[in-house]
This record gives sequence, structure tokens and C-alpha cells, in this order.
Amino acid sequence: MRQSRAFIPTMRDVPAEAEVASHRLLLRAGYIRQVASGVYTYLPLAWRVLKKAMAIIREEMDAAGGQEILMPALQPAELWQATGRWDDYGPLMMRLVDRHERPFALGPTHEEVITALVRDEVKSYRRLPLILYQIQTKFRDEYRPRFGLLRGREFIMKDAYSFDRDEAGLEASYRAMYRAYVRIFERMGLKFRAVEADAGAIGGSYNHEFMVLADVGEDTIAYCTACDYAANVERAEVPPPDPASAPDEPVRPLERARTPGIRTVAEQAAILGLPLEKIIKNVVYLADGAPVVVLVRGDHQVNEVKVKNFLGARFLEMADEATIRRLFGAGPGFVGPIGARDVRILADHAVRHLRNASTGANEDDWHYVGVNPGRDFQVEAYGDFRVAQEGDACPRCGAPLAFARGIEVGHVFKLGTKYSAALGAVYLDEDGRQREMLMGSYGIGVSRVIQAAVEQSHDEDGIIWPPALAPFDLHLLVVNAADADQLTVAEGLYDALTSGGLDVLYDDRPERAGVKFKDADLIGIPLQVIVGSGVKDGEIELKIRRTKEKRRVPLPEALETIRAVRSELA
Ligand SMILES: O=C(C[C@@H]1CCCCN1)Cn1cnc2cc(Cl)c(F)cc2c1=O
Ligand SMILES: [Mg+2]
Repeated sequence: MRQSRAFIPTMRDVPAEAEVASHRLLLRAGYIRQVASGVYTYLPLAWRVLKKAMAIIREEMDAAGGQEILMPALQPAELWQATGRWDDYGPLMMRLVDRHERPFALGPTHEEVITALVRDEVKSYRRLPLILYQIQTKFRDEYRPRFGLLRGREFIMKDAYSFDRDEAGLEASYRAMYRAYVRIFERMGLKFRAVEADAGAIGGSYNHEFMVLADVGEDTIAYCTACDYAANVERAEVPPPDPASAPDEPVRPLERARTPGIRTVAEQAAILGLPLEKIIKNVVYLADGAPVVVLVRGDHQVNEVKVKNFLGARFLEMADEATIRRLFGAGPGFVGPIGARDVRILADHAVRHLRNASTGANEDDWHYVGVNPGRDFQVEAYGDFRVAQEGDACPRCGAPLAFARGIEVGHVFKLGTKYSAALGAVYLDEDGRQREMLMGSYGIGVSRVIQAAVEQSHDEDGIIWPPALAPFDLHLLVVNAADADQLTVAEGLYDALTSGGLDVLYDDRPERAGVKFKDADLIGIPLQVIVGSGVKDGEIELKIRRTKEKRRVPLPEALETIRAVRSELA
């Protein structure tokens, strides 16, 4: 494509709301433009990148036995009402009514639609396993869309759904999808990790997220420094501490201590002269409306995902002060398990062996000291209820965990029968018995992954596309379009490269050299072919965008050297 014709509206300065480098660069380099908050137009360069990403995804999905379909974005409310999910997502789900006042959702995902389709069309075990997938626009009305394509309200997703006869079949489909994802992200040239993740409201037990490692990622990954354990920190398991590691100090009597007006555990620790590890923090929740107090050590945080999953609660929210006062007779900073009634008490493993700790006395301005769990209070259950921290022991091998930030670009789920049961997707097995299909669902954020690639691969001059995703194979520049020799060589190369099957962006504009070099570095095509003053010596120049390395090449060797360098970069 000739850049003099191309619609690539580069710009120098970017709007303030572009907080991360990848968002700024996609705007500056003329890849995307915002239409509304979280809603974007993909301009020609971005659309080319998206088509490359989709081609890789299609190849690997098809190779893994998937069959591509396209489902509608308009979804009748009845389907979501049948699975009980119509009210699960509140304002996050974009809804509308048609001209007959019938309610519809703009599809945020397609479990309901695909399960109803397979229910109606598949009756026999002979038709399983079945993996169907689509690449389609999704709608989620994020409260605060941000970071460009990383968290949009309208975005492109590949979503696949597997249908199997039994657990073994589901496991096979899950592994096939998992392996396909590894190949997809490897082919895209991304540094990524698959991590154990929490299924959240979608249910099902077993799932992994694929994270592109990047400091702006909204997710935190806990990974083991020794084995291949890795988990979203929401889910990372924390094994019970070794009881032998408990401090062996003499047990003290339980006493009250006056702690006027303390607001935080740090203040409580300070006023009592205790380390944070000796404070028992009490966090009060309503789980589907029922009060629960969760006890964790003062230096730990409650992991609400773990608490919610333990309780099997649909909704978990912090109790407000009025509820806390009604239940405990004191404000939030003075709550404790001793003497507490009409409330479920859960405690993290790390609380169990505390000696002579401190906790609220259920009276404003008073705490207990010399608190010894087991003697002074009982709990309903000790469990893994805290957020893992760097240095915690790996639950698989005991080595210390390390943290990294990641951008979730894929998520694979085992759904089991959650949707097939709700919608009646059943099949007849060999003995004519009716059985519910076992499902999995598998997503890739297609528009998100291309920005994740930019976040992971850019420098101060602009984007550095992984070759497999670059909008063009080459960026050909004529330094001085007014120079007849340079123009002749450049035009000749453009024709030869293009007819040789390469996708070339040719900067033929009558712009100053500096503008052209800056734009080429901004747009980020991995290999630049520069036709400049060297033509009088029969030479052109190759520039490798990532390393900025330049190579002078005799014109007769240009085509074969370009091919050689391209295969080096692939
Ligand atoms: O989407 C999934 C699971 C998988 C992910 C891979 C592809 C298939 N779906 C989870 N999820 C996330 N946000 C949602 C937002 C809304 Cl508004 C909704 F109504 C439903 C969902 C929802 O179900
Ligand atoms: Mg997810």
C-alpha cells in the first residue's frame, strides 16, 4: 500500500485519558480512534493486525477440531432467564427492547445461545464431542472503560464451546483447547503464562487464564520460583503454616485493654505494643444476606473470592456499620469473635496457632489482649481465606511465590452441566439413556490481545510488532521522493517485493526524511527497507525495528537479503 494514499492518521500528542503506553501508541500511530468511552473504530492498520490475529486463532481452533459459526449479538432475554443469569450481571449487561417491547441483551458471551442451539440439534452420543466457535463482537457495559482496547465496552472475542458425553470427554476437549491456546499465543510472539484462575459467577470448577506479562496488567499472578505452579492471586492457594513455626511463648491470661478511638490495625498494634502478626483482624460480610465474620492475621488481607466460594454464596458484600453495631454492639474497629452471637465465624489458617494475640472486645474503645484461639473463642471453620503474598510457600512444592502483573487475554473453563442442565441439552447414550452434555467454554480477547502485544513490545519511539501480527511484512521508505534515482529504485523494489507476495507499506510521501523515519518507528513494522542517498553507490539500507540495527545491502542482493532477514526475525 502506498502511504500517500493510506488512511493512517498519525498524531503527535495524545489525549490525557490515554494512561498506558499501548493506548497512547495505538492512537498516535493511527491504529484506532475512540467513538465513545470504551468504543473504538479500528482503522486500516489495526484491522490488518486483527485479521492476522484472527487467522492464527482460526488455524489453531480448526486444527483442534473446532467448527466456526457466527452467532447473533442480539439475544432474547428468555434464554438468560432460563439459566437464571438475566439478573446476575446488573448494569454490566447491555439490554434493549425491540419494537414490540420484547427484552433483549447485546451478547456479553454466548453460553445460553450456543447451548440452546446444540440442545435443539444434537440428540445422539454419535454427534459428540462437538466444538463450535465464533469470532464476534461482545458488549459489556464496564463502569469505567479504560486503557483503550484493554477494557472496552464493545470488543472482539473468540469464544468456543465444547460439548462432550462425560468427564473424560470434557477433559480431552479442555486439553485440546488449552494446547491450542499455547500454540496461538506462541505464534503471536507473546510472553505469557497460563495460570489457575477462579471461575467466578460462571461456575464450573476448573479453569485457567492466559496472561500476557505486562506491568500495566490489571491481574496479579502468583507464580512459583521453583515449579510451574502459577495462579491468579485471587485464587492462589495458601497452605496452612507449619504449627511448629508457631511462637513457643507462655500462654497469657485474657485481659481487656483500653484503645480509645483507634481506626486501623496499625494503630491498634502501636497502642498495644504488638506486631501486626499478633493482631486478629475481623472483617464482617453479608453472604446472601447472612452475617459472616472472617478472621485474618493483622498483616494479611481477606480473599473474598475464597470466602465466597467456601460459602457457596451468590453475593458477598461488606456489612455496613449499622449492621456491625447491631451484631457486635461496637464499631468496625472493635469487633471480635469472643462472645459474638448470631454470626458465622471463619478464620484463616494463620490465626489458628496465634499466642497472646489481640482482637476487638465488641465494645467501642476496648480490645482484648492475651487472646488464644481455641481457649478464648471457637470458629466454625479454619480455612484458606487470605490473599497470597510474595514469599508465601508454593502450595505445590513449598518454594517461595513471586508476583507478576498480567493482562488476561484468554480464559478456558470447564463448565460441566451448569448450562446443559438449565436448558436441557441432553443426548441418548449407547444404551438409550438420556444424559446431560458436559460443556467447556474458551475465550480469547482478540481486540485486547493486539493491544497487549503493543504493551509488551514497544519502546520510546513506538510500537514493535511481533512479526506474526504486524500490519505489513515490510515498511519501504524513499528518503527523498524528489530524487529521481531514489524514486526509481524505490518504485522498482516496491513492484518486485509486492509481486513477490510480500505485503509492503511504501512511504512514497513527499515528506521530510525525519517525519518518515519517526512515523515508521511509530507504526512499528518489524523491518524497514530504506532507499536513500546510498543508491548512488548501488546500496539500500535495512533497519531492524526492534534492535534499530542497520545493514547496508548492495541493490542486487536486496530481495534475497530481505527474505533472509525476515526469516531471522520470524
Ligand atoms: O464470559 C464468561 C465466561 C466465558 C469466557 C470465555 C468465552 C465464553 N464465556 C464469564 N462472563 C464474564 N462477564 C460477563 C458479563 C456479562 Cl454482562 C454477562 F452477562 C455474562 C458474563 C460472563 O459470563
Ligand atoms: Mg476471564
